[in-house]
Amino acid sequence: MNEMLRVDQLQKVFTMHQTGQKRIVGCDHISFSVRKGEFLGITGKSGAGKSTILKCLYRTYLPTGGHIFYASQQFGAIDLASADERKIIVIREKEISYVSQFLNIMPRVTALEFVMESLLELGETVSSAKKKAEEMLDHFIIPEMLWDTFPRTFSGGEKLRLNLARAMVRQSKLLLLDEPTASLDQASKETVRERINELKQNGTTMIGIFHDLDFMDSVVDHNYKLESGVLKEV
Ligand SMILES: Nc1ncnc2c1ncn2[C@@H]1O[C@H](COP(=O)(O)OP(=O)(O)OP(=O)(O)O)[C@@H](O)[C@H]1O
Repeated sequence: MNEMLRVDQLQKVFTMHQTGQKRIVGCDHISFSVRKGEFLGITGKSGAGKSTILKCLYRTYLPTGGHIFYASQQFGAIDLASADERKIIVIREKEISYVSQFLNIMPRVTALEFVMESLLELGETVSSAKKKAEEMLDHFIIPEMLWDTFPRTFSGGEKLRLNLARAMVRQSKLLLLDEPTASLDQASKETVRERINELKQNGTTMIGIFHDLDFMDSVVDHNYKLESGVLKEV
């Protein structure tokens, strides 16, 4: 079967302590599975809970219910919903990458260093990491004059492309993409599509959230829609 990930009755409820313990349901009763090398796309209205699902998989959010069974290379079968934080940190360093729409800016880290870090974490040499990072920045059309500058001042599209370069420069086991084409022009979208196809050919499993349905249809194997809290294959 070669199952990479199986999500079973995932739930995330936010408790708002400032407003009398008010509860907001991010997602509930979410179940699906993905096989190795497959790309699963998720669409749905704004606020439906798509990013919450992805953040639970990456454990930015700690789920309040359910299981996320993941076939880890380091640890074997593991439930990401309850795994201890140290294992999650290792899995993030070595196996699972996440592209958000927003750049997590590190002070005094240049664009080139930001992408190189992703490879250095995997144990690559500095010279090999530098070469691959430069190729990836070039692939995502980030002008060379920006490579040694700090990304704080980058445009929205440049920040997203830099995030993509950092996550896609490595061959992750699982790649999570939160609207990877938002704010990108057609030429940049093409570079994302090319890299997705390369990663897929080499066995990376992917889960992506999309508002751009044409783009999604061109890259995914399965298309799920999150509607009224229910996730269904289309
Ligand atoms: N950290 C949080 N604290 C409280 N509520 C949250 C938090 N994160 C998300 N929510 C709520 O959970 C619900 C789902 O949000 P989520 O961001 O997952 O939606 P989405 O489908 O990704 O939307 P969009 O397409 O606009 O990005 C929303 O009602 C949102 O307000």
